[in-house]
Amino acid sequence: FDMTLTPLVYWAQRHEEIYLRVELTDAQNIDVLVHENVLKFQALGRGAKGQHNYEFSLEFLLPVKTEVSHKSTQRQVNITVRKQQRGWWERLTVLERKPVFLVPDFDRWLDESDAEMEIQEKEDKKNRLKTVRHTEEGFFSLKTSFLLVYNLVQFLGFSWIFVNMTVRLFIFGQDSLYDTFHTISDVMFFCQTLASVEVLNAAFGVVRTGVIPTLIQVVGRNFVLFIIFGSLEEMHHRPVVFFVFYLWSAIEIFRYPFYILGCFNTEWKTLTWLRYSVWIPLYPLGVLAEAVAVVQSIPIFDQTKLYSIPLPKAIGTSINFSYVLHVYLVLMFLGLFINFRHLYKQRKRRFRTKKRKAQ
Ligand SMILES: CCCCCCCCCCCCC[C@@H](O)CC(=O)SCCNC(=O)CCNC(=O)[C@H](O)C(C)(C)COP(=O)(O)OP(=O)(O)OC[C@H]1O[C@@H](n2cnc3c(N)ncnc32)[C@H](O)[C@@H]1OP(=O)(O)O
Repeated sequence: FDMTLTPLVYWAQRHEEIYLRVELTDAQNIDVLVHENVLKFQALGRGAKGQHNYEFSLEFLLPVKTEVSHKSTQRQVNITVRKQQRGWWERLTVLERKPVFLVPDFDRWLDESDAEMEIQEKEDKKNRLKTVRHTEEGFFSLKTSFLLVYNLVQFLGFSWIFVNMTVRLFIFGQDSLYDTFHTISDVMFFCQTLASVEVLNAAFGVVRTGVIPTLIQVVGRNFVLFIIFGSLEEMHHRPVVFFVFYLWSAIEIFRYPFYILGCFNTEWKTLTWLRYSVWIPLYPLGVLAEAVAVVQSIPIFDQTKLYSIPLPKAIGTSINFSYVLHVYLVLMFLGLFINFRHLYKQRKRRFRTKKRKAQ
């Protein structure tokens, strides 16, 4: 026969809610209803008297909302009832005498002032989270604006260089190879000096890239630009300047617009492909052109003794800068190897993620 029993019910309150915990294991067919401030509960489960139908009802001290939420776990049924008006109740039920099956839930029990403190803490936590979010948003928009301006300036600079050199090549033919330095160097000095920012960006984590590849790139180019071309007038009219500048700018007219789109979280597939593919022929050619410039400059440094370190008279000679250049030539190919590997990894990472996203 089917006997209905009363389960053990634990309770606790907050200013806005009542929590009831019904001690029933594996409860099924749970029915919880609130009507005119009376909660009626019914379920089949394992309680103090074994597997049975259990039920109880409670008439609350003050008005409550009719929507009631409950959640059953393997060990109990948790019920939350919302008070009609925010406040602290002196007891749970209308009847002064507490029902025997109802006991305080000391796991959740708080007195009024502790409950106030709990609200305050929740409020503080919410405010702290809001402040952190605002600070982060501010930082990110500042970072994006900075990168946007930087990439835009570099894109304009290198585009000007590339277009100017191409137009001059078409108009003046071979002759244009001999005066590249005079027509282009100011803008190239500006762009390459500004490119030092990229080392700082990598070092301070502004962009997700390694410091060493960026340092090799920036130091490598600036060495050729400032030391080899900048300080030797004899190099200014050599065609090698054209090849070095043309190869440098040919990659940057794809790289910087790719970063600009990245600032808007967008991409254009063709541009992404060009950014991660054009370096494959350009990088070795660029290093080769730079190496030719260094080799051409060696006899000039030897002749002019520029940057040579004089030794004491007893030894009677000086250390020529060309020794440094010989070491630099070796470093160049080491740098080429490191950066080629880095760019290959970046390419693989980019296309692998893209493929995965597309699946
Ligand atoms: C220790 C010093 C020793 C010095 C020894 C000297 C040795 C000399 C060696 C000489 C070798 C240099 C030769 C060179 O000058 C020749 C040429 O340049 S020839 C022309 C061809 N060149 C190229 O193709 C290279 C172009 N340069 C580059 O690609 C970069 O400078 C490089 C550092 C090499 C690689 O770039 P990076 O690591 O940044 O790769 P990613 O573009 O994939 O970027 C990674 C993520 O960061 C985001 N990012 C990077 N920069 C920006 C930015 N400015 N704005 C916004 N976002 C940026 C990018 O979007 C990627 O993000 P995500 O992963 O989320 O997509």
